[in-house]
Amino acid sequence: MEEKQNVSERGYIKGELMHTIFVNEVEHFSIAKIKIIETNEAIEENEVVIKGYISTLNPSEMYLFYGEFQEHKRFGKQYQVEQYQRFIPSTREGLITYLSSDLFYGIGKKTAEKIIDRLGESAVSKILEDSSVLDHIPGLTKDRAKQLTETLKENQGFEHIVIQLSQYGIGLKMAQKIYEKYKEEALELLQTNPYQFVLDIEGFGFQRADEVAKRNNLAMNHPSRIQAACIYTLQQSVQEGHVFVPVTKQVEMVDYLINGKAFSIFEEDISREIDELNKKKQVIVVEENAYLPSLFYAESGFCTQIVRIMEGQIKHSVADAELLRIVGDIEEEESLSYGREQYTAIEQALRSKLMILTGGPGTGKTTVIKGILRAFGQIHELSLDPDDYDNKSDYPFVLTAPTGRAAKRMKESTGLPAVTIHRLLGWNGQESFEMDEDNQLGGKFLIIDEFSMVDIWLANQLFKAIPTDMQVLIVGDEDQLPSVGPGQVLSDLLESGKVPAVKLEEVYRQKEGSKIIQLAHEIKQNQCTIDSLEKDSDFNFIPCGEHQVIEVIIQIVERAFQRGVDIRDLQVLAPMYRSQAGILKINEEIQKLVNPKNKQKREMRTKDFVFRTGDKVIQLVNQPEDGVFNGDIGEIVAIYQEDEGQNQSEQVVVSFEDREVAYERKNLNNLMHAYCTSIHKSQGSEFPIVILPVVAGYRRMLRKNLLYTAITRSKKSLLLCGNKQAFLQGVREEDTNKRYTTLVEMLQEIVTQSNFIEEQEQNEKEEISPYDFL
Ligand SMILES: Nc1ncnc2c1ncn2[C@@H]1O[C@H](COP(=O)(O)OP(=O)(O)OP(=O)(O)O)[C@@H](O)[C@H]1O
Repeated sequence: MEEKQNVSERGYIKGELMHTIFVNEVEHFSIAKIKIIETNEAIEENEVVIKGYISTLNPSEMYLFYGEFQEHKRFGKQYQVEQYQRFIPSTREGLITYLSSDLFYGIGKKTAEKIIDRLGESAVSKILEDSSVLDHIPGLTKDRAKQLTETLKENQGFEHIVIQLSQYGIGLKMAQKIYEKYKEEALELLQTNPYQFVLDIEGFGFQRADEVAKRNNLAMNHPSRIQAACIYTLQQSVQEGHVFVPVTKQVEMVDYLINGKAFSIFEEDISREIDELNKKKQVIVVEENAYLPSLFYAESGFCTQIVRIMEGQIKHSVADAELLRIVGDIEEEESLSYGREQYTAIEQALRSKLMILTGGPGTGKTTVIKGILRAFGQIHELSLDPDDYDNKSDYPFVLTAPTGRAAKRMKESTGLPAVTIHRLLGWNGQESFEMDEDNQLGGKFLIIDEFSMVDIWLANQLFKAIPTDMQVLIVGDEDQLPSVGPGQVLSDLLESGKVPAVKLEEVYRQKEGSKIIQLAHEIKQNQCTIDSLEKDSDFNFIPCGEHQVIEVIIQIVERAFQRGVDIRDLQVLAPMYRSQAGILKINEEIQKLVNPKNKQKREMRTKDFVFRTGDKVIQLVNQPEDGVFNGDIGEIVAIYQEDEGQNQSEQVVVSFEDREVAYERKNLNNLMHAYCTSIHKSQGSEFPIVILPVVAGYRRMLRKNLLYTAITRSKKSLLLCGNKQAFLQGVREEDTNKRYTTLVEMLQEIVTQSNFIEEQEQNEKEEISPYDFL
């Protein structure tokens, strides 16, 4: 270990991170400013800008960078890093940092100091030789000592691999992932086929594999390289939301990715490798479209499930007159009169095995859902009250939504139980679900809200688990952003025209004087003008320059705060994380205002954030074992610092809607501050007050569906700030990046129109409906 750390004759800079200037996390490319501690390069300054394929650098650690200076036309002198590694210490200080790092659970700085005081600088080898040397170290319990020894032993193999991988510029985090997957075989694979990492290890980019392959003199036209490029380009397309890629386009993408000056790989070579992958079923090619297998099976499977459910019979169909009476009674009890399209929605939902209800905000989707539930209950003589059922599993109404907050809203608006789709399906946190075709859901009527957020994988999983005799209502707003995952299931179902659908267009809430809703509908109908941005009781657009926008946000938050607004009711939304007015910067500033540093408050620092008790935070990934999901917002209610001697590890405790979750330090990257969140993460949630900065710097993100989603998150008050022209330009910008999916064609090929749709079309032609008799 020591040898490898010695600084050789090669040009090097030993230094610490001052700040990161740019980072591409996928490709591990970074530009950063470094404080120089030691160097043999000709440089007089104490700091330098470095760039290269570098993983995230940790500010508390020292690194050795090998490379050479380059003169950049605009940015001047920069150090192009060819290779780098963490400087694993042999000094007392360095060893203390190492032993108290995240690698060793529960060892804090004080304990590490005591260990080194007792055992000296060869502490590690002494412990490995005989762990009893740790006995009687003050503050180190037996359990901790045992854990430390075990981790050191485990890390023997790991450390060796980390050092080898660092020769290729592979950072600790990535090395950890690689080690977990391949253990001792990692190095051999690295030398013989680094492209396997591209396929197996999330975030290991193709260029990085190329760098490794070049250094090991591997052939650039090797089939495993071309095949990895084929799968890699498909994976990249999936991240952009595509379900497949046309083979011709895939060949182009692969060609672009793999061809260099010194060698040429022909299109025929790429096509041949796609065929090979197809034979091995690692890629599925159907009609010149290339799919990753899981997506091909999800899309075709979902289509089959739709047909199965639509072909099921409705047990108890209701006569027109009976329906009119039932709906009339509900109207009387609710003191409202359903609009024509609302009535059609209720009627069709009750008569269809599967129906889609779509419409913008305030068009009465919730009102209609409530009407459908009550009417269904009456027709089938089923109580809506869960307490009337001895067994929970006998309850016939199943309400679900893709996010926790959307499910909660559903529960509040209907007064009935509602759960997330993941919980409904009994997701175990890996890839498997308890409910599937062999173990289907119980219940008679299923309502799925916020369906625009459901990707093709989840749609397939959910529909597999729906019994054929269950009636299903899909609810969603097609103008919102599509799902984060692949597919555009809601808009494809609508476009296919094969599933009965009712679109609500008349706005009811607007009648109560909501400018927010009016603006939403103007955006939807492409009628938004500068006049649409005039101030109103629930709306304002504060014009300001990009450099002032954070200041304006802070002023608004400060004023709201002074007026006693709860920070949980106020949400800043922005489209980008890293920019002058990006989410990270906004969060930092709001935290300073509403939850500043204070001796009374405990803190925990991570590489990116300072978490403090009282902070509003957002969960960034699904963590089903703890019942928290991507997008859930909570508050830090306690921070436990390491309390040596009492077996208390460092923990941050977050209180979410209905539970508290404790995060150990290693899981803290599942959280970030939530004073400002991304518009994408806000899907499915609503907030009383929304502040939305819109500046020219966000330009490449500003699209109609993004801005529409953002403004429809606000319920009572919407405050925009920034550049009105950038907003108007953005709402005119349709999202032209249409996703490649085959659902529409598949549905059109295999779904035969149900009698009901034909009947409905007939009715529409004659322009009569039962409602006309009311
Ligand atoms: N037919 C009606 N007559 C009178 N008021 C109605 C009618 N339909 C809906 N409303 C009222 O309009 C408002 C919006 O309705 P609702 O909440 O059902 O719409 P929504 O589409 O679910 O809206 P959002 O998506 O914004 O939650 C509510 O106050 C509701 O009571």
